[in-house]
Amino acid sequence: MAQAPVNVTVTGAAGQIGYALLFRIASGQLLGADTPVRLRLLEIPQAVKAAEGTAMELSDCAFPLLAGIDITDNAKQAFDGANVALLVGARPRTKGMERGDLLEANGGIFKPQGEAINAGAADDIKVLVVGNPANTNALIAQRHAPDVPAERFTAMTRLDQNRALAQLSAKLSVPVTEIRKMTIWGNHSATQYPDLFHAEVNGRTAAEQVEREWLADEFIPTVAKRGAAIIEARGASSAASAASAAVDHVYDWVNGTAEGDWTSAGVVSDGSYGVPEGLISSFPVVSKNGAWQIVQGLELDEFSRGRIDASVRELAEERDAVAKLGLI
Ligand SMILES: NC(=O)c1ccc[n+]([C@@H]2O[C@H](COP(=O)([O-])OP(=O)(O)OC[C@H]3O[C@@H](n4cnc5c(N)ncnc54)[C@H](O)[C@@H]3O)[C@@H](O)[C@H]2O)c1
Ligand SMILES: O=C(O)C[C@H](O)C(=O)O
Repeated sequence: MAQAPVNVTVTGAAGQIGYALLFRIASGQLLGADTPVRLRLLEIPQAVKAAEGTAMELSDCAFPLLAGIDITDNAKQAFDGANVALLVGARPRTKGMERGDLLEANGGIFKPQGEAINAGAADDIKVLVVGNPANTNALIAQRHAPDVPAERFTAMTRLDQNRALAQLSAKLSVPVTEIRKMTIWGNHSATQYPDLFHAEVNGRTAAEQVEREWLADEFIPTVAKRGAAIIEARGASSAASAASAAVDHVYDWVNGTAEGDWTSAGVVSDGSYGVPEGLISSFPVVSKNGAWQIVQGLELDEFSRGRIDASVRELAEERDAVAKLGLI
């Protein structure tokens, strides 16, 4: 019997990430080459027409796996029966802003969306928040979906991980495929900590293979500030690379991470590595049977500890700020 289509809801479907993402989902790259998808596109009323235009193009691709497209400005309809939800719709920052500056502007979007997910999503719903500030927006949505297991809400730090892979691959002149166990810890912000002490290149620790100055003064700031560098260069925030990272995140979540490797994702902390329980923070994770597990038992030296603590402090401040705004 042919497999029933998986319902994939994408918010902000008419935006720039949406445009880069939808065609990859419809082509089978999000879930796998044998899985049909039904797209549910959520937009604000003013952008529904533009989403309809994108849907026309999606139809015109005649993707064999695309079982249908629904477009709505109603969150309840968009998430009804959703198996996978990609929460992209939110305002991007512009030059000179930090992602945290978007808390007030965007936080309000995620409360009703969390409620709508709680009300109608499928039992196996998996949520990835891309809209910034992603970790705290994921926290807001999660807090408003009390009937959904908290671990189904995740925030995207896969783009940071991919950026870290690209920087290290260029530095060591090795293909990205020879790098394993790249971790991003903390917030998807300038305080994030891309960790080379647990990453491996050809089976040896990456940190041993680069100068300490490069690691501290070039690698970490380049990865952490890459979003701002893209905005500076492109005049708009990253879109195709963000869409690609979202595809990577969901693909691994659904299909499992490779044996002997791990990936990074913002997941609800269970207190691991001293990150306060409940915060949505990036950790090294593996996916097994459709569920993320935080990799345990990594030793953290003082350098790593200090950087993780700084990013986690920022997450706690963001949580307190949205609590003050009445969003959680
Ligand atoms: N986590 C990451 O790594 C990462 C990477 C890149 C961008 N982002 C973030 O993703 C978000 C989207 O970026 P973009 O470049 O596509 O922006 P964009 O402005 O091009 O598109 C955003 C879209 O969201 C829609 N939208 C706004 N409010 C909505 C709501 N309540 N429901 C549904 N749709 C809504 C808008 O109408 C617009 O079409 C931004 O917040 C950006 O900062 C995150
Ligand atoms: O940096 C931004 O504001 C957009 C996005 O989060 C990115 O990392 O590219």
